[in-house]
Amino acid sequence: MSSSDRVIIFDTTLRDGEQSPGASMTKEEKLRIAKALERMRVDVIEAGFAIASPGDFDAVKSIADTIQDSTICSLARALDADIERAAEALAGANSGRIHTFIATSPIHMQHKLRMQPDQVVEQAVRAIKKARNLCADVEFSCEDAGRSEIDFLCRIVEAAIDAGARTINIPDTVGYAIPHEYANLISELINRVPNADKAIFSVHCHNDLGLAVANSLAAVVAGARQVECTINGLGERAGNAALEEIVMAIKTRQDLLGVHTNIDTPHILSVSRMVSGITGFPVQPNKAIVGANAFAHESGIHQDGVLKHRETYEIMAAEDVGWHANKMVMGKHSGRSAFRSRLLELGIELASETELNAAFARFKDLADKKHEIFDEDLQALVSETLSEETPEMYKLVSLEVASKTGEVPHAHLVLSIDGKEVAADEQGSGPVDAAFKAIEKVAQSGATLQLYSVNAITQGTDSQGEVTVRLERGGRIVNGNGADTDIVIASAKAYLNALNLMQASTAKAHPQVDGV
Ligand SMILES: CC(=O)SCCNC(=O)CCNC(=O)[C@H](O)C(C)(C)COP(=O)(O)OP(=O)(O)OC[C@H]1O[C@@H](n2cnc3c(N)ncnc32)[C@H](O)[C@@H]1OP(=O)(O)O
Ligand SMILES: CC(C)C(=O)C(=O)O
Ligand SMILES: [Mg+2]
Repeated sequence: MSSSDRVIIFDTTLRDGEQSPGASMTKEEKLRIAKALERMRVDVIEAGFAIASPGDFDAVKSIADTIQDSTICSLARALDADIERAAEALAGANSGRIHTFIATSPIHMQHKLRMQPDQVVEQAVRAIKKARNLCADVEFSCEDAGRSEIDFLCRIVEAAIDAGARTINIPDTVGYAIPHEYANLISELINRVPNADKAIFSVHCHNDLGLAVANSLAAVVAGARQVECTINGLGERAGNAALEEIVMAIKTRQDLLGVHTNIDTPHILSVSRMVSGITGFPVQPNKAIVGANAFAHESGIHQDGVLKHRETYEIMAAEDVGWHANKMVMGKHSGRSAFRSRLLELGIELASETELNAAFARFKDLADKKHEIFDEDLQALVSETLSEETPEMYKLVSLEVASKTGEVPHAHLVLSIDGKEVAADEQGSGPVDAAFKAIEKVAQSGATLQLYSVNAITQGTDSQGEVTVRLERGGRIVNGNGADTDIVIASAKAYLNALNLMQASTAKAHPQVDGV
């Protein structure tokens, strides 16, 4: 591909991104992000607005002094003081750019700048010439271009190029444009401005209508060759076009768009996480490319399809943007294919289809109670299935516990012992103690409790509790396990599992430790 097919990626996370209320970053944090952007091969990093504050000046300066491979840019109003401050901050840059701007829409010129259009053109030209005297690389933006009149835009863009701007940015500052309208604006400018071939046309879209990425891509089709964007779509109000979405759309739909970028895409996820961590702006799970669910599949039909041929439900490879692999989320919509495949990955091979079906049925029961089933849940669940081979003399029919501040906990339990149902009530120092006493009241095993341990198998309050109960009788020790989202039930299951193991081993006159 020729260089005219390359789209320059201009990242403004550190300038427009930082304009998100609450996203201010320290100099050190900005420098960390700039280094990550450089590693990802971002072409231009807008490091800040040097005149905004001494801190912003220092940040732009330290990034300009450090980064070697990306062009470092500072924003400046069309004012001498802003341009001088930007040039000062960029003095140490290997490749620096001054980005100067002035608003061109009637509403901004009249109400904000309080200037006539002729004055705006004159001020823009003056600023660009001043910037060109201090820096070879000058970008000019027509702020609020999306709401500007086309004839006036053509006039100011031509004057800006004549004055020495080599990048002309046409921002949709307030996110008002619709893709085909914005594409027409870009192609009309490229066709009508006589010296358009001396500049690269750039776009900078805001997401007020959720169209920032769509508008940017439409502009690329119309001939724009620089896209201004931010990591995670951070930015003023609803944000800017998300870098990761622009880059991956260009890469994935190269067949249609016919352009490419220089971005080393496997860095995308780590940079996204870094920006989210530093700003404290979380990434929503369903966010394209970098959201936790972007490459996750929970539905059985999708999981089955992906396991057979990844492209059935994936248009990009997870690894291409930095994920280790796609993720099969085990949950209530999952099917046997994904269940079997995940067990095999965990090194668990069930002996028969019957065992698999039994484990799968338990899995579906658990999935109805719990949003996501983790690997540890599966391991516990399968070990329950396997230990089902132990003949079960004692079975839990029901358990009810009452626990209230200032009252003694109470358990009402119904057990099936060799098929016969027996009920018992007991009190205890806690609900688990009451449940164990109720079990012993009917089982009368004579065993003593040697160990009781509870583990939350996974994180979250909806996690399964896995309980181990160790019982000893006549020198024989058994470990019973039970898992449930209710830890009192898990405890009773573990106690009964231990009793059943004890019973089975007594029957075989087995002298050793049984159980897991
Ligand atoms: C679309 C964008 O994202 S533009 C960038 C927005 N980012 C920021 O504003 C963040 C950094 N800004 C700041 O720190 C401050 O606003 C500063 C330091 C730049 C200026 O602060 P102040 O001098 O106190 O001015 P204040 O912010 O109140 O008003 C802006 C002034 O700049 C003028 N102005 C706005 N844009 C431009 C421009 N491109 N060129 C020249 N003047 C401009 C306004 O008309 C206004 O002038 P006035 O005070 O004579 O009415
Ligand atoms: C300064 C310019 C490029 C801007 O951020 C905008 O118009 O949104
Ligand atoms: Mg902006």
